[in-house]
Amino acid sequence: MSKVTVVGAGNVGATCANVLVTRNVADEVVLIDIKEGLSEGKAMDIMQTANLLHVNTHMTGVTNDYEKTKDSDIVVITSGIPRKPGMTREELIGVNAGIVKSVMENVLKYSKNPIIICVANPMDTLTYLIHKTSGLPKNRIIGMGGALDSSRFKYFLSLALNANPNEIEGMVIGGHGDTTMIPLVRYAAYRGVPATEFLPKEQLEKVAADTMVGGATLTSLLGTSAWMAPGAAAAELVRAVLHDEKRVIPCSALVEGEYGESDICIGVPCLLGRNGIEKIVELSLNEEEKALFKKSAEAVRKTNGALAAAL
Ligand SMILES: NC(=O)C1=CN([C@@H]2O[C@H](COP(=O)(O)OP(=O)(O)OC[C@H]3O[C@@H](n4cnc5c(N)ncnc54)[C@H](O)[C@@H]3O)[C@@H](O)[C@H]2O)C=CC1
Ligand SMILES: O=C([O-])CC(=O)C(=O)O
Repeated sequence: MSKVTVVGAGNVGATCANVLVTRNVADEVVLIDIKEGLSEGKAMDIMQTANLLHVNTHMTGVTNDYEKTKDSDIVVITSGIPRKPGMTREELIGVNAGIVKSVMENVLKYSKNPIIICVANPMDTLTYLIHKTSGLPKNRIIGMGGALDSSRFKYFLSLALNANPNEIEGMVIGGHGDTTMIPLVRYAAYRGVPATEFLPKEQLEKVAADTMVGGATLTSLLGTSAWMAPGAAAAELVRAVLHDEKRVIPCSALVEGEYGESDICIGVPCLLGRNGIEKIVELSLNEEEKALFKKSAEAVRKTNGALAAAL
């Protein structure tokens, strides 16, 4: 029996839970929030799709009762405020660091060795906070950013190529920030053929730029940050781990020398399986990509430096 807890029943948490349930990813899903009745309502609404969508997963919603999350295999942390138009993700640290820290304390009272997937922003820094405070081994702490950013990259590439996003390969590494993420244009491909064969440099640069501000663009359109693709991306990580898929997906991971960095969590390609991050895959980067990665790491490190004041 597999059990997944999703903390935060807002836009991203409820969407993630909905994908987990309606795609039968786990046997049991628990949705938990501090807002009285919210998780119960969302769980009831989702479970009322069960016979329409042929669902086998069982889902419950609870208000702040962590005992119900007991023995979770995976805990997805979406509790935290989202940004509003004009804000950066980094500005959320003051509120969200405290939320994530207290949520983790509650989670660990009832689940001894869960795999954590951190979604709340600023995600790389909050993933690092979990490393610093939880005592969990590094392979069990995963930050969700690159899965989403890569999906957006493939979407923008599909528009430029007038192609199906499912036939496109593409990966975004680095920090999950408007200026820190690194769409790896050189590695992008359509049906195995490098995208550079199909699109001129300027168009590829625009695809990369649109990807980087993908979250900000949606925030200004929606008035709050996105949730459909973020919820699906978090569920995708759950599936890769729970089903031991051994897929390489970029995630925020604690680096210890990989890509020339240490003591930060940052987006790198990760082999995901039942033990969480089973390996960090080191791609060979050219000088320009290495410089971008270094700059990205410096920015993430700077946000990490604001953690102490935020707690
Ligand atoms: N890493 C990524 O790629 C993405 C990250 N995000 C981040 O995810 C977070 C959630 O975004 P949304 O769902 O849109 O926000 P939301 O406001 O719709 O939902 C957040 C939920 O967290 C709950 N919450 C707050 N404190 C809590 C606590 N101590 N315990 C349990 N629940 C608590 C709130 O009651 C609310 O229901 C934000 O920080 C956002 O920036 C959003 C999209 C993508
Ligand atoms: O843009 C935001 O603040 C939420 C997020 O991380 C994303 O959608 O990429």
